Amino acid sequence: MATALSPVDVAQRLGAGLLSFPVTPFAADLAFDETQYRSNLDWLCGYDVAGLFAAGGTGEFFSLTPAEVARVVGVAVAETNGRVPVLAGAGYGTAIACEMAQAAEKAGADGLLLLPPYLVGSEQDGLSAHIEAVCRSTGLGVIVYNRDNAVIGPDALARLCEKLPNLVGYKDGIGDIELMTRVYSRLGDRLTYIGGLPTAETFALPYLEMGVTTYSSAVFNFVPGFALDFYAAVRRRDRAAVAQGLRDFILPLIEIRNRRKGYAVSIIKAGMRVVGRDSGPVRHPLTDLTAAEQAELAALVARISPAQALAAE
Ligand SMILES: O=C([O-])C(=O)C[C@H](O)[C@@H](O)C(=O)[O-]
Repeated sequence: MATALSPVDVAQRLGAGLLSFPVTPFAADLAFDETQYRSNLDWLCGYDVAGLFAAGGTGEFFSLTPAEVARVVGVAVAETNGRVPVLAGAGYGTAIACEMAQAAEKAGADGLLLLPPYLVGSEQDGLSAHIEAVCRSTGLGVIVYNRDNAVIGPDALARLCEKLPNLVGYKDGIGDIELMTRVYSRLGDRLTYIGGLPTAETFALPYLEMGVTTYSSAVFNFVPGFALDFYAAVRRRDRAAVAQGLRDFILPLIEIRNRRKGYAVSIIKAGMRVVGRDSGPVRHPLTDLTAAEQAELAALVARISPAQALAAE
């Protein structure tokens, strides 16, 4: 977007709307398909979202090289052209994450999503030092993604927030209600909170009650109208509409997603094929849905009707 928005402005803006996590399209030979990516982003920019996270988890960050991440982010900045703030994935070890942060800043991103360090578990002081180094390497706002091997607790997070003004967000992919409650009680409005469990719609309404005002919607990739209607229902605390969206679409989708490891991402790429936006296969070690599973997904999408799936433009 390359605006003069401060890290805090970006974070506040993110907290006030739904967040898009676009898939990264690949050609049959698994090379990045820039043309399809641009087309997808241009289409999604017609919908009202608060931020677009290029090369996030759904964007197969883990299978991209650092050079590819920089390219994907640069393309996202160019294609969105100020229509929506662009946040970039960064991660792996501290040195690589700092390089990625700097590359994203150079590419014109508006902020960063710091994914967990590669593979190792860590104690709070080590994880804090990692987060601090990344924050200090960039002027961009940083959202820390708590997930798997990287869980920063309220005490360490509070210490980091005191010294790092550009630590602006906390994305939760853990689903520990006590932890989330402790973090929000401790830090309140100091941070923007993002729900980031797989298929985040599932948890959106209860999370709202814990101070988590937004979430990363992977299904927004292929049913953007449904995703925005669902988000609006969550924000107005319309329990009946949320329950219907869960019953009609999200919970049956999760049933397919749960069949094989890695399907949280694969099912989104299958969804792209269903709506005529084929964004290619997933990269290994992920595997694509079978033809039969994709047909099940297509039936689900048909059930919420094209109007409901794609409306709200
Ligand atoms: O980095 C990411 O792609 C995610 O945060 C994961 C998804 O967007 C997740 O929230 C989901 O599946 O809805």
